[in-house]
Amino acid sequence: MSKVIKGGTVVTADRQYKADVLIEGEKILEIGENLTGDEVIDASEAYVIPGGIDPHTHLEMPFMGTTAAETFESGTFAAAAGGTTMLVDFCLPGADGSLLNAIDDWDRKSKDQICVDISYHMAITDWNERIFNEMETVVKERGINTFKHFMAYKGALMVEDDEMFASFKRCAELGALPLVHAENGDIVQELQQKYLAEGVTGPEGHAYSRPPEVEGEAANRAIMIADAAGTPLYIVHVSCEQAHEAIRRARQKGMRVYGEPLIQHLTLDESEYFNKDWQYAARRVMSPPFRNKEHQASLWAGLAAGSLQVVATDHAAFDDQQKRMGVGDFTKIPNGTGGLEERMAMLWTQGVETGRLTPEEFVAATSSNIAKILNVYPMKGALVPGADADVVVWDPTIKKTISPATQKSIIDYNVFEGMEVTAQPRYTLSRGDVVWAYGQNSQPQPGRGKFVKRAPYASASKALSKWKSLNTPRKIERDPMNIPSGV
Ligand SMILES: NC(=O)NCCC(=O)O
Ligand SMILES: [Zn+2]
Ligand SMILES: [Zn+2]
Repeated sequence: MSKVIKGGTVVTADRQYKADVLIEGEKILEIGENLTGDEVIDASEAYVIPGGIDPHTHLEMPFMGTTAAETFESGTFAAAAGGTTMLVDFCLPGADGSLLNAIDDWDRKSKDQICVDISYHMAITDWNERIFNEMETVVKERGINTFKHFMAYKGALMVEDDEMFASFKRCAELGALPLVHAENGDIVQELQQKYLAEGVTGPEGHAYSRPPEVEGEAANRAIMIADAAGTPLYIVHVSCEQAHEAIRRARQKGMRVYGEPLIQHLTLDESEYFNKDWQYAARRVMSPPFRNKEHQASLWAGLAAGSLQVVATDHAAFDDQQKRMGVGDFTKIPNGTGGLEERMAMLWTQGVETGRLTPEEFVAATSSNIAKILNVYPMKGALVPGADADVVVWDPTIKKTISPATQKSIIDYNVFEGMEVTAQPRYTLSRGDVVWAYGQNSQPQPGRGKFVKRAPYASASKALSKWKSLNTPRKIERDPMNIPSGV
């Protein structure tokens, strides 16, 4: 049974052109003019783009004394409703510290629930021989080629510089890519105590205690450690000019450093934390916090210039009740906001509709670039024969006001509530199945999503280690006759 997406304009990261897309089973069979198939999907007046990939989610994550309320089912259905067909969730080791047990745990939670495809990043939250050994199995057998390091959340997830250096070196050996949450956790903790002592207990204290300098310092430090360890680096949720500047500088020096701004940081600013309504402000507490307009301008410029590559969400959705754990002490408000369902529409509306991004740059930032970084391109993130038929018919004529009443996320609010978006997925296809049709009462299809294994990186790691070994500092051989005798 074939499907043909007819009459649309295909947009890839490189170009746009009029063509039909023929799908056979789970794969794209052909792209061209006047194609026919058993079933026709109408794409007239619309764009046809690769399904979005959100590389940063925390579904059902145990964190800060609670568990993120968004489930694998509701989260992956919300993703499909927003045009995202693959997400990458962060797998956190539990009390026993085992990476392999953590993967089993995440599989148990996700397997029968997911409506679209997923993959995992593995978090390194400690350092010991067992972790060193398990990392090899994680990469070679479990198909996870990315390891996340938190430089913040002291006393919980944070790792020290020497642990990060050891883990980065291990990543280099295994052909894996290290990721960092870049914030100086020691200074954050000091600043949190300072503001609490001064009586600043509300959500604004969260923003005051995590200034851009704290992020910029950590980004620079992580880049230095990655360089010393001989590995590329991916910095998650880049929120400010200081961190962006560190990435730009590193890339100018020839380093492979990637930066991921979030749709929240691009479109919401720090004034949200000054709202008189505690609950309103607490809903927006996430790390790093939202910044001012100058930082937002820097992030938008980075996406256009190519110094930042990916737009994600860091979807970590806690409900109102959970946020109230921090009444009287902002350090206890569970950190995280949602955005899985809104990422593509918000980026289109505030990026493409304003001329800050081209449609091609939109595709690059929402799927193609991250597919390459994750080493799943062109199976994902591309519209070419042989690729997975993760395809979105993107309709730039559907206007919608974002509201919790109509969202698929199970959270009781939405940080983008009241904002208008000017495009929506008319259809979302995941490996050839229609998983979302706008206005047609689509229902979640839990269990149809698959786990996507990702092979270790061959070329970037090989090129970097070759370059490093050619340029490594070496002992200078000297004629013993030219060495004076010691005293
Ligand atoms: N970002 C955030 O506030 N919560 C999720 C955990 C993380 O990514 O730091
Ligand atoms: Zn983080
Ligand atoms: Zn995160």
